[in-house]
Amino acid sequence: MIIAEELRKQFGDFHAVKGVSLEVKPGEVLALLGPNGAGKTTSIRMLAAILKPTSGRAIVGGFNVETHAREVRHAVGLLTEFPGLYHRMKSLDYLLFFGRLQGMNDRDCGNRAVQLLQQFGLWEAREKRIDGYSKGMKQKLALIRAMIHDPNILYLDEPTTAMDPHSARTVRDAIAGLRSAQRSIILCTHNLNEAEELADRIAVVHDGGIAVQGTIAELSQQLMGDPIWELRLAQPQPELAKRLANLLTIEDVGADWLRYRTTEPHQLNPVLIQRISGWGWPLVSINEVQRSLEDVYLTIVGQTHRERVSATLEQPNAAAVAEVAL
Ligand SMILES: Nc1ncnc2c1ncn2[C@@H]1O[C@H](COP(=O)(O)OP(=O)(O)OP(=O)(O)O)[C@@H](O)[C@H]1O
Repeated sequence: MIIAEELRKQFGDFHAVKGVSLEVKPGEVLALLGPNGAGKTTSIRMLAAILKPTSGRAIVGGFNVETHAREVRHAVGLLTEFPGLYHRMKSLDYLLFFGRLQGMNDRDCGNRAVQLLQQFGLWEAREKRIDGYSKGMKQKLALIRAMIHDPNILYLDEPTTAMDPHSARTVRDAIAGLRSAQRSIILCTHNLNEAEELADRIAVVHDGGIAVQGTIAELSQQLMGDPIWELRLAQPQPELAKRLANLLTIEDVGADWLRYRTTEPHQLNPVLIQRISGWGWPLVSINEVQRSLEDVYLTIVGQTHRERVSATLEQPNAAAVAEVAL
């Protein structure tokens, strides 16, 4: 379990993280999304007890990140964007080294290393030195390192960026498996399809804070209004909108289609179908218009960007005022 309350981090005068609060339960994947420099990695580093928060509190695996940093580091598996790999080593020696640091005995660690190297397709490369690995192979080895001690909590920063589609699938399946095994997982990614596939909840980090947090359905409803449905007829019907105006909140209409909003499709759609059939209009389909995580994300980031721009315009700085005065 991961709990963060109002975590903040300042580097000198710069506020990198400005009050992050979140909770991730066992068996849950939280995806942290957000533009470059938003504060995702800094938040993760505080939650992994490798960076001290300036203020706020975090409890990870039952331990406070400030007072029990060692226990937190043991409870956590961390995959960072730039993992420190010991390039002269071979993978098994490397994993044994990290297993020992986590207090594992060599036999258990060796067995687990073999199993993970096989699972991620690195077994054949076990005799190669790490500096002979490709980027994707190095990323897989770094992920295995994060998983070697079978931690209850995993922080995965961009876990599939360098990977070919087959390897990325193996990693996503592994993350889904960890979720089923009741691990708590924070996934930082710019790959929205990946977040959509794996995450139970999404938190969008923007300008050091969490702009919004929730399931994709909740965020979609909150930011983009009630779900939109679309009906399609077999032929154009000029009276389509007029005849249905008293039944539906119409969003948009064409010659043979119409879009409307409803939160109660179970009640509304049967009535709609009955009416249309009663008029003898052949109906092709009624479907909910799918809103992707990309739509939701761009709405959030676009909104916060517009808010920042308008705040700047409302409070022009001295130089801008001087320029206008000239
Ligand atoms: N050690 C540091 N000293 C000073 N500034 C830092 C330090 N670490 C991070 N920052 C700054 O904090 C901000 C947040 O960085 P962070 O790495 O958390 O962003 P991010 O959301 O993970 O970005 P990305 O998506 O590019 O990985 C950035 O402006 C970065 O330059």
